[in-house]
Amino acid sequence: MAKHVFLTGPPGVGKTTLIQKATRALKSSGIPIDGFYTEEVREDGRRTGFDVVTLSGGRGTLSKVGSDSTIARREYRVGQYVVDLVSFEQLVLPVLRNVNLDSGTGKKVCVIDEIGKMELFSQSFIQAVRQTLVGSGTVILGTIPIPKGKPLGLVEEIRSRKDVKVFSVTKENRDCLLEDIVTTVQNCRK
Ligand SMILES: Nc1ncnc2c1ncn2[C@@H]1O[C@H](COP(=O)(O)OP(=O)(O)OP(=O)(O)O)[C@@H](O)[C@H]1O
Repeated sequence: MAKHVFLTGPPGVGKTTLIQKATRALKSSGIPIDGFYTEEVREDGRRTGFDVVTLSGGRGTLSKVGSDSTIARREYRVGQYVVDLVSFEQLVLPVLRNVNLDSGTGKKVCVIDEIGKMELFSQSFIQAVRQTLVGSGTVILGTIPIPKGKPLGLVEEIRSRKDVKVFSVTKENRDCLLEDIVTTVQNCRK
């Protein structure tokens, strides 16, 4: 029996869009849901970084292109992007902490979009996700990248868990998966 649901698939295939649709459907059926999405930031048509956006409307930087002097830890780099761990953790860790608090309303759903290279620089994030995975009060609805290059520890762990249902999103199936995803999340709460 699945306890958590993850979507995987190539970049740009529509994982975030599907998670947003599922979030709306789950919310409208009264299910408590929180978490965050990762969103591209574009300036003059060019991608300049990624923001994290919480379901409750908070926004912070995940990464920015180049060598922004306001980002102290230069070593956290993925390609041309420098990860702002301070900003990421400030926004995301309280959300994960809060979602794991028992509010007596039954299992909550926590959107974690995504668990990728950039996010995995944060040991506190890894710890918080692990805690949520093994805990019994929260269902994760998350995204993980398809395996490529060096294995990403936590992502491999998630894939190998027996209590995780992974949906592989493709251009061909992305318009047919919503109902199945929503039903699986609802069943995870039982
Ligand atoms: N079902 C769909 N039909 C048409 N366009 C779609 C569909 N789903 C997503 N898109 C478009 O594809 C683009 C990428 O979508 P989205 O951000 O959801 O993908 P993603 O898999 O989350 O990407 P990334 O891996 O970069 O986070 C967006 O412009 C979105 O509007």
